[in-house]
Amino acid sequence: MAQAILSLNAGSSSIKFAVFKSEQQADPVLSVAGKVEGIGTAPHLVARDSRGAVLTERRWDKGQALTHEAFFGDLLDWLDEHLDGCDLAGVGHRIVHGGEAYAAPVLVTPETLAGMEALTPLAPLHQPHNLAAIRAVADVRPDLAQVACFDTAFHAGQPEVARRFAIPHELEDRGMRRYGFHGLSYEYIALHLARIDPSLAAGRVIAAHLGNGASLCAMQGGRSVDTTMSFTTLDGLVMGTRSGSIDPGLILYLLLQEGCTAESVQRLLYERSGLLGVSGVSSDMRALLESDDPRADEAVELFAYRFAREAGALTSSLGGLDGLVFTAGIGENAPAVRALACRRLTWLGVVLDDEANKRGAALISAPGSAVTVRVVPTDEEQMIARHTLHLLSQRQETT
Ligand SMILES: Nc1ncnc2c1ncn2[C@@H]1O[C@H](COP(=O)(O)OP(=O)(O)O)[C@@H](O)[C@H]1O
Ligand SMILES: CC(=O)OP(=O)(O)O
Ligand SMILES: [Mg+2]
Repeated sequence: MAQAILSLNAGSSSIKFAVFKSEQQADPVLSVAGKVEGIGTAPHLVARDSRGAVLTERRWDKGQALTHEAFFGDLLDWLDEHLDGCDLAGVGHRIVHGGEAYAAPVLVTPETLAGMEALTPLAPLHQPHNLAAIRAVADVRPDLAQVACFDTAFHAGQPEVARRFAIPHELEDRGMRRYGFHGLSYEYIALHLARIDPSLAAGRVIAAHLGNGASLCAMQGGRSVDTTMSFTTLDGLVMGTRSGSIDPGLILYLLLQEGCTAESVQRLLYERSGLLGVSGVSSDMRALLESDDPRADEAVELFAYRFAREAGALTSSLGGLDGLVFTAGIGENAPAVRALACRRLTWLGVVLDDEANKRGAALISAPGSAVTVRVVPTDEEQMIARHTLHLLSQRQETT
């Protein structure tokens, strides 16, 4: 009988889910995909079948609480009716931080859950929601196998020099090092690129995951060699509400001279900075592109400037650049931002085909461009399903 896997990508205000079916050893095939947005405000759920047709849609009234527990209970009941007799073999989760302990997916047990819990301070916007999803599923279906897939894992093989901060060794021995995130997305991009453009995949590529969180990953032959996020999801690019790289001296100044509390600095850097902080308008790129407020333009310019600056740094880590791949909400859907970002990389030989870029084609560089530029829609849920199936099948073999 075909097996089904539920992939969960639980964020602060949204939960993405997808069900994949798998026949023996074959790649998992999407069966249902959905998203709940506005948890905590006015929740809205849409689920579609593999062809994009709406299967169910539901809105909750403003103020009508939708807890993770209630949502997952309802979701699993609803899925039972939509699995066409398939057996739900397990649930796979995107867990943002795996720290030093988890460089590969693991089965959720009380011990591994406690290990993930300990990493919450390093990903305060994500880890609590990721773990709430695990607990909610365990409450309603305690016998269902759950697998944790880590955003940090893809970067675990980076050269040592890319993983170090210039701080004393004893701090590094306590786990204070560069980890990197968006790894499930980058792993998907690397595998997809190997299928559609193997010679490019074998070369030096920067993948740009530009969503609400944003980062770049330098890949050589499909492996991560450097990335812009590091110990936490704050480092690197300008993001929706996160600052990206800033001088650590600024944090000391806020704490020591301005009398700010550590908690208020944490809120400032994670929730009140980035596109939202600079524009004063929104954290949402679409809203900024539509706005005629000059500060919205300033935020978009800064986003593109810092993109190019970090891309220059990663080009140095790679010793040159053959390809650039855009992905995630902004990377896949905002040609104006791709154009601004690429214009700043003209010195590297990046030349866009403007018409292909506007159209959102898969290949958007001009024929003479020294760097091949592509747009690849990411699929973190597919990657979660593959890892989950793999781990569960290994487990079956050993029992
Ligand atoms: N058509 C579009 N034009 C510009 N920006 C877009 C468009 N569609 C989505 N985005 C932007 O993508 C970002 C969200 O990306 P997404 O990858 O969905 O985020 P996350 O998964 O991290 O919540 C938002 O800034 C949103 O405005
Ligand atoms: C790691 C991270 O920043 O994730 P997201 O883009 O989903 O916020
Ligand atoms: Mg995301």
